[in-house]
Amino acid sequence: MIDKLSGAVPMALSVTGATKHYDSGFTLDDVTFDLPAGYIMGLIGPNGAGKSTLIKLILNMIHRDAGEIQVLGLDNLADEEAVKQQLGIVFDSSYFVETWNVNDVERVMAPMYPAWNKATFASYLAKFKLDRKKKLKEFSRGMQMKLMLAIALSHDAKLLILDEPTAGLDVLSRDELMDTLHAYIEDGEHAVLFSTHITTDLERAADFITYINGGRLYYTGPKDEFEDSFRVVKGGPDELTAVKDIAVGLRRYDTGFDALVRAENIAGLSGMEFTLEPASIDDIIRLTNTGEVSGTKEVL
Ligand SMILES: Nc1ncnc2c1ncn2[C@@H]1O[C@H](COP(=O)(O)OP(=O)(O)OP(=O)(O)O)[C@@H](O)[C@H]1O
Repeated sequence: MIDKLSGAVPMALSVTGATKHYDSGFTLDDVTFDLPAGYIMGLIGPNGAGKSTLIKLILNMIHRDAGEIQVLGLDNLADEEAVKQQLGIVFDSSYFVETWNVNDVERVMAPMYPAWNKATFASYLAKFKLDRKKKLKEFSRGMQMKLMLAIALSHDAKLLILDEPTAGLDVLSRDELMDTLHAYIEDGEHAVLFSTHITTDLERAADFITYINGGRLYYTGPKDEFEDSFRVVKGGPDELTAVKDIAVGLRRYDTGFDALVRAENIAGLSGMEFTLEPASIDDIIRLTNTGEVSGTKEVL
């Protein structure tokens, strides 16, 4: 909802300078981004980039070394209890005792949320075709994810955070999930942050993208601008020299190369015999992770 006095869209999530060092040597380094209410943001990056670490920091599941995180204007540490009421959380696997059935889950979860709505929960169980009496160990991975989603949507959470929710889902369930997320943000008061490796989900659902690479923020902003910022340049081995200096990502083959080039630098290639193609999200992730170009860790 737009603030009528200021005209500003309220922030569902503001992450400023979030930093976490692990003893393993990995550092999530100074990550900053905003997610306005009414939008869906995809959190992307290769394996080990720091996506789950960032989500755990937002949920205050791990101690942060620096930075500030606000959920709907509330500090996620100082106002932790209030923040938890506003958050709906879906992980890639269930965190419940596997001998429980859905009724047991509701009995445990409902008292944790003053805004728990039995009727809403019942309607999601029906929508997702989840049998209340079945033990969770008899649920498939997709059914467990849907149960967590039903819980997350039944206590009036304003910000939904999903860690790889579509990983174990078939194409029908993925579509159903994306439709559910769209319906959830439609009133402009809710927002979704979801991490994924499945870029078709992003193409379909995400308004914004935050791309983390090696623990550092590479891009945050509108999805369309992300793709429009780059082009893929293809050429033969002899043409590589002309492209190398402006490439922000590069993959070589025996027969030539694919280079990722910022759109504003394309003019420098005019008059040469290259193939220029639009860059997809997959192209950008693939080509910024070959380790061939030193500039791949720059923030746009
Ligand atoms: N508790 C921990 N202690 C030490 N290192 C950790 C810990 N948890 C994660 N790491 C390391 O931090 C890095 C980032 O891990 P993280 O799980 O955040 O990545 P991710 O982007 O979610 O990866 P994936 O796509 O594979 O799920 C990895 O190198 C991982 O090994």
